[in-house]
Amino acid sequence: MKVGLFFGSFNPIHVGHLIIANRMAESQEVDQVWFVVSPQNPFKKKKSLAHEFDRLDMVRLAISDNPLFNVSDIEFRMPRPSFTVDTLTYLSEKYPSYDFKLIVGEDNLEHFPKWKNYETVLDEYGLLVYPRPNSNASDLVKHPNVKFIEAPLVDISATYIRKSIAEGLSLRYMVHEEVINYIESKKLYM
Ligand SMILES: Nc1ncnc2c1ncn2[C@@H]1O[C@H](COP(=O)(O)OP(=O)(O)OP(=O)(O)O)[C@@H](O)[C@H]1O
Ligand SMILES: O=C(O)c1ccc[n+]([C@@H]2O[C@H](COP(=O)([O-])O)[C@@H](O)[C@H]2O)c1
Repeated sequence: MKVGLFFGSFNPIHVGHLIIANRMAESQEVDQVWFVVSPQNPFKKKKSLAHEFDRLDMVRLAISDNPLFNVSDIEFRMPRPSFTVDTLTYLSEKYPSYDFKLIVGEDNLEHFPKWKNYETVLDEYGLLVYPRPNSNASDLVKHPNVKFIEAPLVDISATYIRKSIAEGLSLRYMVHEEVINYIESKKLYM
């Protein structure tokens, strides 16, 4: 089985993530998409990061009606910060018959050569890249294991969602309704 691993902080999960995952799942590249919630991105500050269990619960709520989507909390039980290559190694050993690929937004390409053992990630797994507005050019676009997926640009980020909450704006249509209810009931990002 071909599995697209969608790593992210998902702080919180938004419609951009869901559109990307859906495009990937209906492409010939993968049979399923697994959302891997990262407790701590090595490059990001912890400021305004919701608790990992809340981020995991929100992903669960947002994807529950899609049989091609799955969620993983594997990085909760691994050393911090969350280095993707280590998780890939663990998952490949646990599921030897699965073919894993990484799903990333185009913005991640620019800094990808700074990731731990990025060449291993590229050579052994490969990247499926979803176009993202305002991404900077990267030489990696020419790499044979980097494949761009034809898809619409979605100009929504978790940063924008958090900013909207702080400004008292509605999240309607940008975030799954059950996730909106979760954020409100737990008073996240306020
Ligand atoms: N609108 C989008 N278009 C393309 N890729 C996206 C989009 N939103 C998120 N991604 C990708 O999804 C993955 C997880 O992203 P993440 O959870 O950090 O969301 P984010 O919206 O970028 O968050 P933040 O604004 O807090 O940095 C990354 O690979 C990121 O590039
Ligand atoms: O492995 C690395 O060196 C590495 C460096 C930066 C980011 N990552 C991972 O990339 C994923 C995307 O991060 P984020 O916070 O933009 O959603 C997340 O799972 C991070 O742990 C991984």
